[in-house]
Amino acid sequence: MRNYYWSLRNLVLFGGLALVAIVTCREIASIARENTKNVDGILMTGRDEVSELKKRLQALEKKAKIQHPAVKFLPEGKRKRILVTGGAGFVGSHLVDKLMIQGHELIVVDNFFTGRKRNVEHWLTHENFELIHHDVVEPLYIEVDQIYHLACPASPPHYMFNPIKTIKTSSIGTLNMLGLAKRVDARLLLASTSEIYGDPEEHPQNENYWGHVNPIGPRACYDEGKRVAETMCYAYKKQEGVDVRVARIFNTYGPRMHMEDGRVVSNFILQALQNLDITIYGGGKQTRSFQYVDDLVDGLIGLMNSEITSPVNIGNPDEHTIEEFATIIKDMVGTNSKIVHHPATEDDPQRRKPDIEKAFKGFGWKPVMPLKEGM
Ligand SMILES: O=C(O)[C@H]1O[C@H](OP(=O)(O)OP(=O)(O)OC[C@H]2O[C@@H](n3ccc(=O)[nH]c3=O)[C@H](O)[C@@H]2O)[C@H](O)[C@@H](O)[C@@H]1O
Repeated sequence: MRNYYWSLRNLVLFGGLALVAIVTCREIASIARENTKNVDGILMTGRDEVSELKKRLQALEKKAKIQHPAVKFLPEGKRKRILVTGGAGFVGSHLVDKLMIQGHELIVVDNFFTGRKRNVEHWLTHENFELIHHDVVEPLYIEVDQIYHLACPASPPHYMFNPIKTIKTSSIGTLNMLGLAKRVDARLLLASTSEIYGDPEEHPQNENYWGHVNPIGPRACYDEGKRVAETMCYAYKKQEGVDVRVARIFNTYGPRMHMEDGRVVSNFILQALQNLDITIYGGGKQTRSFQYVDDLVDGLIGLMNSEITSPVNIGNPDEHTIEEFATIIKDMVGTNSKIVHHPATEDDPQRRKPDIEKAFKGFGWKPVMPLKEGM
């Protein structure tokens, strides 16, 4: 009897345990099923979100993708490594555009005093392009085949702003670039200026004219700076055999001129657009000959690749008085601006017109953009 009770008790105990085990297992299985469902759900949502993010990223990438202008492919032997100092400036950036499109590798050096990163931003991610924030008054150690040495403020208010710095840029800067040209056996083109003729007593100005410069006047930091830069080019050529080219650049205008450039073209256009007085400094009978920047760039590249080692004028001989020029701009803009006269600036050259026969005979260059079209 006692055994019978034991067996019954054990049976009830084991049965109960089995029942608890079955219920627990079913519970566990149901929780697991529920969890799997949840994990699947989370995974699905996650996947949707990731693919949504991917789509948005692709759309942003598409939007942000910088479209470089098309560049020509040049084989290794023809592709040059070219340094342009002042390459983020007004003239420099147009030169960079042209050389990049031709298929060369460009290194731009600029201290951004008057240059702007935005002038070359369309090249920043291009494999043939490199931008270096550097001041040419410090030496530079790179490997290049050609150097276009343009670095120097060119607008009178800019170069007079810090005359000592202007002198250092033209003298020490040019010395450094000639040193680099000598070390790596590169050809160097100096961007010189019509200002080396000063207030000329010969007209038009031919390259053989020695000029008429006030060595202690307010413009001297630029005029004499560029004159000594030319002198250094020929000293390096004679003593060290450096291959030099010297371009004497006359008045130039075009896109990317700084709004506060201070030169006559941008001043008059801005004044006319805002119906402000058009300010002629002095009597307005002084003359200038204006060339479009694309013409200048063609001239610089033509000279660099020519065999002419002596200085060459690059300018447009289409000469106008400043008064005529004010009227041309006033009429083109159709403004109500009045033409007013301010005192003349000191040592302002009274006549300027390039003789460009040498460039034409030497490498077939002449400007093609008429003034009204360029404006
Ligand atoms: O445009 C250039 O490429 C040249 O400009 C300047 O030479 P500059 O001829 O004195 O340039 P501007 O300041 O544009 O002056 C031209 C004439 O316009 C006059 N001007 C200028 C500005 C103005 O608001 N009103 C005005 O009558 C000046 O007095 C000057 O007679 C630079 O010094 C040169 O290196 C450079 O090559």
